[in-house]
Parts: sequence; C-alpha cells; structure tokens
Amino acid sequence: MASLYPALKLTAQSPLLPGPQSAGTQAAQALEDGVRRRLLSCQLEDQISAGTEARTTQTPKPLVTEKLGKEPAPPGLVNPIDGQRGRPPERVVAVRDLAERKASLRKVAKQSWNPATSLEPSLEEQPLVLLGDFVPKDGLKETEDKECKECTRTILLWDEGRRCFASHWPGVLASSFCNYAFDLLLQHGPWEALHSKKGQVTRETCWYVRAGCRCDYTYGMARVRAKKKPSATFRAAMETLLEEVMSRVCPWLPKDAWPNSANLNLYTEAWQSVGWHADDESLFMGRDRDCPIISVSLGARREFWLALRHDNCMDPQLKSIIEVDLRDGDVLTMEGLCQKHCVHFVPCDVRNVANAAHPREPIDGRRARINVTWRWIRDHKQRCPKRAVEGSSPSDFYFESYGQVSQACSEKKSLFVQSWAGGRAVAWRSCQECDHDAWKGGRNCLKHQKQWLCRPCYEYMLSGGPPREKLQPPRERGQRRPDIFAIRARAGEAALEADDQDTEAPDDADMSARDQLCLHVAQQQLQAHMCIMQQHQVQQALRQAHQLESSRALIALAAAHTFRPWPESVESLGGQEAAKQCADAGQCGQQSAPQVSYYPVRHQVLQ
Ligand SMILES: O=C(O)CCC(=O)C(=O)O
Ligand SMILES: [Fe+2]
Repeated sequence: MASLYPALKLTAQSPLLPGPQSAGTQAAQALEDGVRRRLLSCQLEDQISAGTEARTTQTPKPLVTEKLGKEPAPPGLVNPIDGQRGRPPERVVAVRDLAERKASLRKVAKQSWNPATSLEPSLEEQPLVLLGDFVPKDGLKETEDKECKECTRTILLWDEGRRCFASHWPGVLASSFCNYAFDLLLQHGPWEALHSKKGQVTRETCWYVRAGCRCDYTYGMARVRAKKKPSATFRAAMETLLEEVMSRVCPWLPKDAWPNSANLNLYTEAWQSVGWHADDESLFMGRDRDCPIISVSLGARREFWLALRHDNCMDPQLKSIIEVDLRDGDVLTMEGLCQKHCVHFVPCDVRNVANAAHPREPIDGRRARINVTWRWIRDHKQRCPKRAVEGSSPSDFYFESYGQVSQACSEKKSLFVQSWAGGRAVAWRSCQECDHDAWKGGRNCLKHQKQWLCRPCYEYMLSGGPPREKLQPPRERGQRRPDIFAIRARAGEAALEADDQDTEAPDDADMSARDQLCLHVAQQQLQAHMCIMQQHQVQQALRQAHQLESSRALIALAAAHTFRPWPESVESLGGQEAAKQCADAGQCGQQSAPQVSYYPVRHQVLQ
C-alpha cells in the first residue's frame, strides 16, 4: 500500500510562515498574527501576479508594523515614506522584505505536508469509520466483500495526526447513468448564480435537503435556500444519484444513515471555479467532529486541489497541494477533520477557456460540469423540524456509533500524501506550456526537459502525445501574464470574428450559458426519445418559440416535451438501443411501459 503513495518529505516548518511572534495576549496575538499573515501574503502575491518585477530592484520596504510592548499593535500596511496607514509605529520591523518573500514563494523545493504539531485524537483513542473501510458490525459476507473490492479508491491523503483522510474513487458511476443524471439536474435543478466581486458569474449553485431537513445553506455572503417543494424530477434525480453512489461507495450503510443534504455546483464555462475554502459551516460540525463528505462529479473533467491551510486563514500551504483530476462519474471523499485542517479549490480549466470555439454555439454537455457534494447536517438550524427531533448534536451519528474499522485501515501508515511530482522539487510559477493562472499567479510546476511544467502538461508530455499549440505567446521577462479574463476576451474576439462570417448563427446572444446548455440538452433529448410524430410537432413549436425570441419559453417548451423513462436495462443497452426502446414504448403519446416511478414520463402532444 505504502509504495503506491510515495510519502512526502516532512519538514518542520512551512517556508511561508513568518518569524517569531509579537507579544500580547494569546487571543489577540493569534488574531493579529492571522490578519498580518494574510495581509502579507495577499500583498506579496498580488504584486507578484501584477508582475511588478521592477519594484523588487528598489530598496526593500517594510511591509508590516509591529508595535513592541504589551499591547499588540493593530495590523496595517504602512507606507514608510508618509506613514499614512496604521498607527504610528514605535518601531517598524521588516518581517520579511518583498524580494525575500517572493523568493520563498518561488522557492524550488520538494512538496511537503508538514506533520501535525498538536495531535488530534488517534484512531485508537477515538475510532473513526471511514467510508471505504467501513464494515458492518456482524462482519462481511463473502459476496459483499467481493462487490466492495470492485469499487477501488486511491488514497490521496492519510494524515492520522490531524485525522484528515481523502480518497479518489475513479469511475464509480457508469457514463450512461452520468449523462442521464447530468441532463436532469441541469434542467430541473433550482440553480442560482453566484457572482464574484467583479460581477462575473463564478458558478451556479443549488441546495438539496432530504429526510425531513429544511435547513438553508449559507456560505460567504450567499444564502441558498432549501426549496419548499423542489420539483419531483429534481428530487427523483437526486435520490437516484444518491442511491447509485451509496450502493458503490458504502453499500452497507443503512439508508436512514445516508447523507441528508447536498450542495450542487454547475460550471458552464471553463473559466468558472471555486476559490480556496473548507466546507466548515456549522451545520456539518466539520471543525469539531469527524465530518464525511462525498463529492460526485458529472460532465467535464476538472482539477481538484486539496492542501493544508495556514493557521487563521484560508490560504493553502503551497507546497502541500495535492492535485487530482475529477472526471465524469468520479467520487471524491474527504473525511475526519479535513475541513478543519485543510482547504480545497477547483481551478478554472485554462486550456478549455482558450479553446472555447464559439461562445454562442450551444455548449456541449461535456464542457460543463456538475458537482454534487453529499454531506451530513448534524447541527440543524433553529427553524428546521429536525432540530426538535435530533437536538443540536445527534449522538447517534452512524460513523461514530456503529460499524468497525476494517483490518485494511489499521495497516495504513500514519502519514502519506499523493504526490504527482514523485518527490521532485516544484516551484510556484506559471506553466511554460499552458501558462495556467490557477491561483495568485501560478501553480506548482516541475522542471522537465528545460521547461517548467504544471502537472497536466507534465503528464501529457509523459504520455508521449503530439506537441500542442501553446496557449500564449512566450512572454518577455517581466511582462505581465494575461489573466483568465484576458484569455477569455481573446477567445470571445475570435468567436466574434467567426460570427461575422457565419450568417446562419442563431440569434440567441441574450441566452445565458446555462440556457444554451439546457436548450441543447433538451433538443438532444427530443431527438433521442420522441417518436417521429412528436418530434415533428415539437420542432414546429420550437421554431415558433424561436421566432418569438423567447429563449426561456423555448427551454420550458422543450423541457415539457421531454420524457426520460429509464429502462431497467439501459446500462446494458447502447444509447441508441435505449433511445429506440423509449421511443417505441412512447409511440405517439401513449404511456411508456415499463415505467419507473422515479422518472415521470410526460407525453403532451401540441395542438
Ligand atoms: O466542484 C467541486 O468539485 C467542489 C465544490 C466544493 O468544494 C463545494 O461546493 O464546496
Ligand atoms: Fe467545498
């Protein structure tokens, strides 16, 4: 086992941590230290990403004021020339000058996952049932054991000191099922757009609660309400997805112990992403108690990064970043105290941003991604009916109360971390192949054949694929790298040029990316699942609606005429066969048979 996951070299201290702490009460110091560290880090990294090469040649300037004495000084960046910001310092201390910090950020060093200094309770002291290691109290029957082994996982992180565990389960769901679930969730999910400070839609999201829970979900400034009555199709799709996932990841867990909520994310554009964060909302109690999370990916491939967080802020320790690609049907699990000690991140997909052929073309389902993160709400909100039943902290949380830790679990090493660089040194910088702007101006890259390459480019090189077109022209030294919006704008300009020559292009510029995607999916469904007569009638209606230029109506119309019986044997049939079976069963508006209650079949013939 251990040989599969090369353990990283363990170092005593992160190179980014500042030096000795200032005086003051512990709490105040912790606060000051955290804020100070964040300011330092942000200022430095902003400057780096802004390409302020020239400034580094000037005399290094102190960045932070630190008041000596009993009272801790308030944090503040100071301009030593006019001293405008922060309280007048009694003494200005250069915690670390810009050049030094920049060097430390770019430091070429091996990946490292620092071992915990203060330990969480060990697995012996406080047993933890992990999803992949879970066995029922009365042991495994032989057949069940076999079934379980078919669903393999790769351990990404096993840090017993911090009780942090993460695994990647590739290809848990069949692709035919993924397509099906993707389409339904896309069309029927109560999606809400999340905006960045600049007003860009960073992604769309929705929230699903089950098993009697009515809690809202709040993160950052956003509150995502639990819909009073989610559509039956959405509910059916979510329940079926859960059933599929649980039957493969944790088949022995009783249904009443399944997760009671899910957060959904929809990425319709390659440049959409999720910043560094932890799923540490109080609902899930992930900062205090072991907190399992099952994250399911549908649609386009995306990278997922997991890292140790700095104390008192959500920034990652750069050298600790674990990278994994999540593909259609993959599951990722985070367990134990991952949400307390680690942060995670979904970067944009730079190669697809630049390759966006035509922003106004219907986006094909593969470019978009839906992520469904199943979680257990344990501290229900005051107004949730489950609070009355379970109180603020249910004592019978299955993973803490039942089951036993399998033999495999106790054989594992106390700390190992998956490392794509295989123990080689990495530097935080942009990739010389794809120029990916993952976060604050770079990502971990290693040197391969005289080039600094990111993991995907390195893996591509190793795979022996043909040379790919460079996404960006080589930059002069010190020249600012275009950010993701510049790349996107360039892709947009190219598309507009193409548009000028394309008189046939439909006039749906006002449609959002998701509307286009929904429409595209709906049209595909129509083609695949309707008999010829229905197709014809609906196509007529679509054309009329299109003439009215009402994209919303168009989608609603398409959705209303979409029927998706899920034949029991659909996985064993090819897509074409399945479509034929559905179409045959639903000839000219009759009820299809056999019907599966989860999937309402609607046959409405337009007059
Ligand atoms: O899209 C993903 O894979 C992760 C999303 C996520 O981290 C979240 O919703 O909290
Ligand atoms: Fe998350």
